[in-house]
Amino acid sequence: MNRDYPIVIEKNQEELKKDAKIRELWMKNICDHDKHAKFKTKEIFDFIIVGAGTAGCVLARELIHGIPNINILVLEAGGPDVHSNGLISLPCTWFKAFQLDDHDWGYITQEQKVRSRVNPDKEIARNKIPYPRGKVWGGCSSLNAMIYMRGQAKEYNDWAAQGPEYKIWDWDHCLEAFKAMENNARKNPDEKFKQLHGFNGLLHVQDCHNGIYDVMSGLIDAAKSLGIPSNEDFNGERQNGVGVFQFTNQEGKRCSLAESYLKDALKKVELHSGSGPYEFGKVVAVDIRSYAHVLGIIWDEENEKENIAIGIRYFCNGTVREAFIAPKGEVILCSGAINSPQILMLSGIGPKENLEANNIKVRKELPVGRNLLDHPSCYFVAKSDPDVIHHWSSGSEIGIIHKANIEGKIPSKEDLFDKNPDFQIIAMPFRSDFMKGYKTSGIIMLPVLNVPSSVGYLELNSSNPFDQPRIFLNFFEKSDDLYRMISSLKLCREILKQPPLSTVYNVKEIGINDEFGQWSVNVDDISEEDWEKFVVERGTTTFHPSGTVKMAPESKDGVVNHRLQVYGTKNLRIVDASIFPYIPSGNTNAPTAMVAWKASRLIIEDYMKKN
Ligand SMILES: Cc1cc2nc3c(=O)[nH]c(=O)nc-3n(C[C@H](O)[C@H](O)[C@H](O)COP(=O)(O)OP(=O)(O)OC[C@H]3O[C@@H](n4cnc5c(N)ncnc54)[C@H](O)[C@@H]3O)c2cc1C
Repeated sequence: MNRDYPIVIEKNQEELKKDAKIRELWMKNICDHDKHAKFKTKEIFDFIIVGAGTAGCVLARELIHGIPNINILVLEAGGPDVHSNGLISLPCTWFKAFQLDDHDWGYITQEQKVRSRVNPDKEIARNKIPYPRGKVWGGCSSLNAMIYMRGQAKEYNDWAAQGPEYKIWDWDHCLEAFKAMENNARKNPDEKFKQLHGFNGLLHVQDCHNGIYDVMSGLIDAAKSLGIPSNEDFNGERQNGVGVFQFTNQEGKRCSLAESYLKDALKKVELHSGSGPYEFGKVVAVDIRSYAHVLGIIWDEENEKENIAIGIRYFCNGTVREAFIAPKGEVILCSGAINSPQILMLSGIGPKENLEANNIKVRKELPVGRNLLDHPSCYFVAKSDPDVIHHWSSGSEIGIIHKANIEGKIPSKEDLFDKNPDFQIIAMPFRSDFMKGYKTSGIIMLPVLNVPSSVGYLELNSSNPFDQPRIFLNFFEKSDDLYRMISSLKLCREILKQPPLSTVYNVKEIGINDEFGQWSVNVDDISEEDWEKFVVERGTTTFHPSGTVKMAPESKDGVVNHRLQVYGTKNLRIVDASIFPYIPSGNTNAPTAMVAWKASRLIIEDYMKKN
């Protein structure tokens, strides 16, 4: 059956006018209501967490269970994760989940130009690309591809090498956190696996629930025939090799951080009665407010020079509201790598030039929004014939992790055995009718540059908190990134030509569909110049933005210190993927959750000291 129905239906002028009229009536009602409301309650919480994404969910749960008698306000711009027709909870529909308009911030990156190495006089243009970010309970963990990966020990040791006080971020400390959070369902794990994994945490991790497709087993055999070693655990002692991913799934369903940590946090509710006859009691609980868009930080204006955060201003149900922190409390931004820097800049913390250009008073000049790190990727499809893909499994099934060649050649045997790989190839079966515009079934090969050297940035476009910041990814700006990507794509092409893919599954044409669904580029025999064009034009994101509020000494372009406190401010921390000083060489959900788990210990320690 041909299910070629339109995904987007354009509203006509008449409908838009009707919408505007209804909005007007709603606004009028709210304004009238506000005019008559003489009183407002001053809401006070011990902690205010901005964002119920990966980090916010973990932090809320760990704090409410870690400190007695506190209350926490979580402000989330999106809604609960249940209004998605099952698309969030089913792993096989993740490709649809991140295209749910209601649950996505809808960011678009800026255009860019990359200089050719073959022809240095020439620049290749990169178009704007969509940059999805979760706007829902669980944040991106509710929309992601669920691959469970932590990166390599070396990267965390680099975080720790920034100074003696950064030791708390070395691999041994981070591993302790990863294990504490993890509940791994691997059947019959060996001793090594047991040493490196956790089995009692809240974050469920499992092997592919329904096994993998035969054609994907064929892919593993083809990779091995080229000398790529096998790997049973990408979070084991070595990361390189070919194998099947583990996923943040519980019995075949998505295990987001909302599902695991936030929902556990919401279970804790205690009522402490007040001491005086007319005093209210204190509710000890996590109060999560959905559709609450944070506008900025409220500062203590009486001590202007000290930059003391005392609360948050947010927009909810048509009105601007305020919430404040108790004397020992803190404001914690967990709004992700795009929005945490945006909120900081809107509140006067950021690069002077960009803030002044947008008429924002500079409270503290810091390189907020710089150091935008991500894992660039690029993909092609191998047509398989006969059609061996009948339904969808978990999506991204197979990983091939290797070191790429800096000159763009197919990696050598030594590269494939190198213990410091820099590429992750994600391979998945693909069925034509799953995505609009695709008319090919087969295998998608998506090489991901795990250790990029190009760095991007973001800046405010205006002082309007509902406006998108301008995002410059700078992918492939450094030519070694471009050529390592070409090297990995060539390796993919080589693997696809091996038996049993070439024989049993008849994999032949390798290329891509154009925007109209027609088979366009065939990458079988293309020049270096065409490879450059292919990668720059088709290159995309793996959805791992991070680093924009860098944890580093202030003299080394840091925005937060080793305890994640913003330099030159009080009562303010950032806890999410934006604090990564260097991006881990793997998917970023587990590392972000780990950062939040460790941050909770630091916050608890500081809170107790204030006694
Ligand atoms: C499509 C996709 C696929 C991915 N695949 C994988 C994968 O397979 N494996 C993996 O490990 N990682 C994957 N990732 C990346 C991973 O999920 C993220 O790195 C991680 O979830 C980031 O967590 P965070 O807490 O930093 O931010 P987020 O999870 O984005 O949380 C930020 C939260 O803050 C809220 N917020 C932001 N601004 C405001 C505001 N002004 N007011 C109120 N609330 C606000 C947001 O709505 C959001 O809920 C993927 C991501 C995407 C988008």
